[in-house]
Amino acid sequence: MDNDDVFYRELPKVELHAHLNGSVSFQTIEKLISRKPHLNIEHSMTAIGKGQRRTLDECFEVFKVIHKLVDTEEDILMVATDVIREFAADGVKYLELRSTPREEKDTGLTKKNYIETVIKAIQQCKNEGVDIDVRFLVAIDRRNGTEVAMETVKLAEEFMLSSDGLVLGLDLSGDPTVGHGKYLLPALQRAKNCGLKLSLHLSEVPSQLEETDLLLNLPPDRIGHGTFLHPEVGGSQSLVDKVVKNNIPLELCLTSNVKGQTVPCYSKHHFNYWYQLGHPSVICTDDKGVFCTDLSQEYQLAASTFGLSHKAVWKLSQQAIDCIFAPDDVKQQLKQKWKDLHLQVFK
Ligand SMILES: CC(C)=CCNc1ncnc2c1ncn2[C@@H]1O[C@H](COP(=O)(O)O)[C@@H](O)[C@H]1O
Ligand SMILES: [Zn+2]
Repeated sequence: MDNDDVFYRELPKVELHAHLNGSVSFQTIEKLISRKPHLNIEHSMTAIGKGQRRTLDECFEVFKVIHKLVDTEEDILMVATDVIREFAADGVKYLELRSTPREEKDTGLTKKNYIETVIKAIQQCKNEGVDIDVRFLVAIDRRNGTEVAMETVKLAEEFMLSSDGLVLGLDLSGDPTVGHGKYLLPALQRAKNCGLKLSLHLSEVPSQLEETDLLLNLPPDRIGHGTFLHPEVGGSQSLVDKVVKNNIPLELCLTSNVKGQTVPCYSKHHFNYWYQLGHPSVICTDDKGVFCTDLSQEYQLAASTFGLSHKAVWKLSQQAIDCIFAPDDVKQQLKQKWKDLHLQVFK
């Protein structure tokens, strides 16, 4: 590692947009494959390597393969503890992990077990003293429609009340070309009313203007991607105005968007648009396993592409603290941590 690599690794970081099953590392995939050799899955089917690009459809096929490998409580526990330890090793001090609770008839896995197991993994890492504060967002896969969305919200509500602050909110994700947000509005509204925080994938593809406009009225607490919000890429000034007026932070995932081809290259990433506006934008990984990246690398890419100094990068990671869903006392603790680490990082 050269000095620059060391800076990014040591930089304390906040990760707010990480899908559990998209974050599974090469090493963990190998362990899963050896548990299930009969599936004949090769590692090339679960990750998109350096320089490779895929269509969105192909990317979503990858998740199906990973879901086959991760279908028992035991798998989820291993995957979640590994992912948490890896983020910690990468210098992430606060992580909001998101995942879609799945029922697997063959193994007896229920959605409730699924969430319980992720919580168990978080607690296990805490007990081991892993230096990271982890929270959980329950995800709705948009393809599953109204009823499943409502059922998911009710589950998330239960866990919000019983998980000692570990379950904080809800994510809306899944293939953006499938389904329409209008059918999910009642569930999202209910979630909001009961105090669950909302992070919604919005405008990930160009055809979602109407849906985005509708869902922005909630308003969500954070936006995932927002790739096609601004007028220069076919969005509109009124969408931008809504985001700015409500001060809704964006979660931006450079490599994910480039490899998924919703953004043509790093230098055309919408990070620049929002950064120039001074709008709260948080660099995230999305799916560090699938896209073969980590958060240090994403910060480094943003900095080298858009000419950010180390000081500016520090400010960016520090400002992410204000965008977390955990309460104010956690924000204060993190800000203290950043202060304590400043000297070490800028030695
Ligand atoms: C295809 C592509 C470029 C991916 C990046 N953009 C994404 N957009 C929408 N939903 C996503 C994305 N990445 C992961 N997800 C969601 O996260 C799931 C995998 O994590 P999990 O099983 O929820 O733990 C996927 O099935 C999908 O529902
Ligand atoms: Zn995502």
